Amino acid sequence: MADNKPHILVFPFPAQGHINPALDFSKCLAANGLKVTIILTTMVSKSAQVPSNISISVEMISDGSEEVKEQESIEGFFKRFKAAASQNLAKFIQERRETCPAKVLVYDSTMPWALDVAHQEGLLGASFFTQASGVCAVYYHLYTGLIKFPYEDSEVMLPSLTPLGVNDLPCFSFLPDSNNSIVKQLADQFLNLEEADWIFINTFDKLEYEVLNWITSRWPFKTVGPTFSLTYPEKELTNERTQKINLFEPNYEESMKWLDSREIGSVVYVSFGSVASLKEQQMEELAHGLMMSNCYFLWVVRASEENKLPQNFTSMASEKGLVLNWCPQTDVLDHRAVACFMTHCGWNSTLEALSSGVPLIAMPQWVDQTTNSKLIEDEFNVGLRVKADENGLVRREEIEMCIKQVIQGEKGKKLKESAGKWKELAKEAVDKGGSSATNVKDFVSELLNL
Ligand SMILES: O=c1ccn([C@@H]2O[C@H](COP(=O)(O)OP(=O)(O)O[C@H]3O[C@H](CO)[C@@H](O)[C@H](O)[C@H]3O)[C@@H](O)[C@H]2O)c(=O)[nH]1
Repeated sequence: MADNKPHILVFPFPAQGHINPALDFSKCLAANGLKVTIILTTMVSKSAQVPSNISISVEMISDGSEEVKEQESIEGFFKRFKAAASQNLAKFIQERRETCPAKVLVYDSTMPWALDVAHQEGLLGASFFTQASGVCAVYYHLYTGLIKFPYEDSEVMLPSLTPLGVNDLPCFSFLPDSNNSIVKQLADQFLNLEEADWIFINTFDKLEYEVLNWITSRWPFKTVGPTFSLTYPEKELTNERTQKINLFEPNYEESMKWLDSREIGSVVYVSFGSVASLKEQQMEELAHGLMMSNCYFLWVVRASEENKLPQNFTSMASEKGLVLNWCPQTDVLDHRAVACFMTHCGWNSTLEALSSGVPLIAMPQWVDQTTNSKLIEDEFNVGLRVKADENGLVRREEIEMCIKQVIQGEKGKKLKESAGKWKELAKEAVDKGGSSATNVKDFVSELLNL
């Protein structure tokens, strides 16, 4: 009967923070009776480790990266990526028209041109947003020109959002000018959104209640998050939940063994996700701050960042800390030894921490992370944001103080309580009858009846 299942193509932007929620959403769709194919592009073909035993297919199309011989500008990258990937996406759909036709393309909202390809090829299109609704609302105001980058006011009041200071708005300060292609790329998520047949977002209703009300009064956004904990209806698929398409090799054994030997609530987990790159001096301050806190720590430092660690740090810190290149983050956050998460505030990391009831120390780096850190501190009340000095450096004393406050202080107890509340509400959203679970179910029913 498998051949009769409606076939859905899922096309994430090829980066870990976009692939993870797209894969989780895909697994849930497959578990609900759809045939799902994820399409990756060749820029991740060397690093992507695709599990063999999952119920979805994973295919690769060219994004032209094989032809790139010289360093590209960001603008050049987006241009080349769009030109090659849109052409090859169309070809991919055409080639399967006879044997395995697809009905819908779920595409990452940062690639609005994929909707045009879907419609041209006779498919329906669903935009999939991987960032917070609050951040999407800010991007919309950048799109309409209500706010401009570089930001002109010290504080902005936007509909349904708490007042945002310059440091709370999405950060592009590493960019040379206001016409930068990353700002444009993010604002352009709204370019043809009106034409999308569905719009999904990886958040949940109670977490961002007001801004979701505002957004849904304009577009039919459906919450489907936290995607990684979406409930599967079929028991035999529960093993699949932990399967990921990793672009980095996680060290499962070592991280779990090390955490197992630590006491309950004694470890700071530190990670800055798959893209952020700290300056060497910042790495040094962080290394010292962790040591000064005297707490145990598990610090993920990607292989490409390792050379910024102070000399001999790993061996010097071995009594207190474990430094790994990548870990199974959701398992780590669920471990009883983990007391708090020092994070760059990527949206997946934020949702994963909330779902595990773990308080946060927010150390945002760029794009949405600054706004997420504002939400974490002032809206969700689950964390503290570190303060940087006048040179933008977060000093070791500040890091030490924040860790101590969250792990030992009264403030920490309140944050933990609040995180526990979000854990319950996140679970409620994805459990049977919950808002996110219902939105997924309704989507599947629509497709089964097409
Ligand atoms: O050792 C690690 C570290 C991370 N992760 C996973 O990697 C993902 C990281 O995602 P995220 O926290 O969102 O960070 P980025 O990788 O930085 O994600 C990019 O994409 C996100 C979604 O659009 C944005 O919110 C971020 O700012 C952007 O940098 C999460 O699912 C983590 O569980 C691991 O499995 N092991």
